[in-house]
Amino acid sequence: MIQLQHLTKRYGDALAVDDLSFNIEPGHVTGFLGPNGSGKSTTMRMILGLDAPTSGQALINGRRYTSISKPMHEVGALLDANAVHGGRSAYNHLLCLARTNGIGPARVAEVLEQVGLAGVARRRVRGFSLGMKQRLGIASALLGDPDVLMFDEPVNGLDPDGVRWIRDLMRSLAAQGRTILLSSHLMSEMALTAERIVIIGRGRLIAEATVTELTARYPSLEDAYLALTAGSLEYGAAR
Ligand SMILES: Nc1ncnc2c1ncn2[C@@H]1O[C@H](COP(=O)(O)OP(=O)(O)OP(=O)(O)O)[C@@H](O)[C@H]1O
Repeated sequence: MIQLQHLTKRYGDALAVDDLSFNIEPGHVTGFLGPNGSGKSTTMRMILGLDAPTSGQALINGRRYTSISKPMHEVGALLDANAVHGGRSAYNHLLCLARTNGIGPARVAEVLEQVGLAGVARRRVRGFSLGMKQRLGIASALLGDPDVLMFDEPVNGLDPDGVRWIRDLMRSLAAQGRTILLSSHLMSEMALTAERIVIIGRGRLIAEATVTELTARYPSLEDAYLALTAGSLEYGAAR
């Protein structure tokens, strides 16, 4: 489970995350939605200890990320598929990560197989397409077989087969009782993948509901999202 308790992040005068409190429960895919700049990535970075909260806290299974000794066994995340060393092979990239958490090469081979990159495991990441890098990022999140998984825009750059694969993967990981937090701007895909939705705007909680509840009140998840975030858009093109 992920618990946010009055989580707040200020950058200078700007409040990127403003007093967020909610729980992400195991056994579901929870979609994390919000307009550009609403604070989703900042929230995920704070959950992962990559950014320190200004106040409040984020807990993973009751503990702060920084107090977990082998974090890859508790939480896995894909935040930025391009954040990889291009000169390394996919296999070596994963092996380096695995070693930091006492994970052996057999598990590296297993996750490469799981994400469909076994055939290119010895190729340098620099030559990978965005979709291949997304798959590699997902492999690194899965390495420690964690209960809690977070994915920031994982379907970017994936072909239709990859999009379907991600959807099935997310749902099967949740069905195994894991906690899955998934951010995406693709509403139709989110409606097919997630059961629960958290919407934020300007760093604040706007709505927490199931997809079923939202689509009962609005014609579609996209309509629900657009109506609920209408007052929270920071960057909207003129129409
Ligand atoms: N390191 C930083 N320094 C200053 N401001 C930052 C920093 N990181 C994020 N911000 C600001 O915090 C706000 C929230 O950004 P964040 O990237 O978390 O939003 P997001 O919801 O993930 O957006 P997107 O959907 O565009 O990816 C933005 O206004 C952004 O400019």
